[in-house]
Amino acid sequence: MIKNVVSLVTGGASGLGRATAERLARQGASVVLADLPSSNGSEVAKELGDKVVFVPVDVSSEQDVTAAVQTAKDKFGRLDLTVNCAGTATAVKTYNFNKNVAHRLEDFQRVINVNTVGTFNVIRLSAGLMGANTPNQDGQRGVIVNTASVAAFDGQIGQAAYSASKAAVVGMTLPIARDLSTQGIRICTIAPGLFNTPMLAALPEKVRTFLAKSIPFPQRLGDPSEYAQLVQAIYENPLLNGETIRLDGALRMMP
Ligand SMILES: NC(=O)C1=CN([C@@H]2O[C@H](COP(=O)(O)OP(=O)(O)OC[C@H]3O[C@@H](n4cnc5c(N)ncnc54)[C@H](O)[C@@H]3O)[C@@H](O)[C@H]2O)C=CC1
Ligand SMILES: C[C@H](CCC(=O)O)[C@H]1CC[C@H]2[C@@H]3C(=O)C[C@@H]4C[C@H](O)CC[C@]4(C)[C@H]3CC[C@]12C
Repeated sequence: MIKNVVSLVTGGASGLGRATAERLARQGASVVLADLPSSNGSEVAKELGDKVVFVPVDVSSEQDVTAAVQTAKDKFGRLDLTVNCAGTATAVKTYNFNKNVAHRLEDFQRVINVNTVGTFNVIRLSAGLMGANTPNQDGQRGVIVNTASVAAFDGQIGQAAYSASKAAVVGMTLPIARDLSTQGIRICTIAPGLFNTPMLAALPEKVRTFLAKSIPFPQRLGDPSEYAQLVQAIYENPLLNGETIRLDGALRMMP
């Protein structure tokens, strides 16, 4: 069912987005791979074949995302699937009482701007092009998959900005499913636990091993291909809509 699908994957140059672009391309889908101009998206797109095209995009920019959606239309004629993986994180306490400094407002705003505003920006502009599709026999015109985090539910110390940004993605999922239902566009959110990606590689090996051991089963970091597998399952199951799915091996993060 993925063959011939036209997709847009944000954050496609790395980690979960890259694994998704890889899986889609391997099965014959066309992919607009959107990532920051500073990313290695261009090299990744070349590696994945001639049905993958890189567009330099900051997801929080209306102009950039409009260009990415337009590329899907110009190069591939339509848009069937959008996967929002672009994201950023910060680890800062609300107030550092040792140094007497408050969390910088700019840091909080930056994380919200990329993770929440950026995700919504991509959804709203993708929906416009998907709405022009000819519906399938079920009336479906397109599917959108977002990426939240288990931090939306079990945010840890230092994650006020990140958790708030991801909880907002969870919160927008149902109302958007309702908004877009008239056009037959479905939307779901995946809330990943701990995945072995460059974002997590920033942590020392000892910490990653410790984190992996805190997962009930399986006691290991998720492989990005397992995230991509769920994206495909969401695309292929017409009844999945308006829902957030935890993909975390039953992990509940401690404070
Ligand atoms: N790795 C993990 O364990 C978890 C990851 N997540 C979420 O999954 C998503 C993907 O994360 P990873 O693949 O692990 O991270 P990653 O750091 O490997 O990839 C993120 C990609 O997003 C891109 N990006 C960042 N800001 C952007 C912007 N403004 N516009 C366009 N692209 C931008 C980066 O250039 C990068 O290629 C993120 O939203 C992250 O918050 C959630 C829970 C756990
Ligand atoms: C290693 C990063 C800190 C580098 C720095 O000092 O700036 C971490 C900053 C944010 C972390 C992520 C985060 O808070 C969101 C997820 C929360 C989950 O509970 C764990 C995985 C996270 C992706 C986590 C990974 C480490 C950081 C990127």
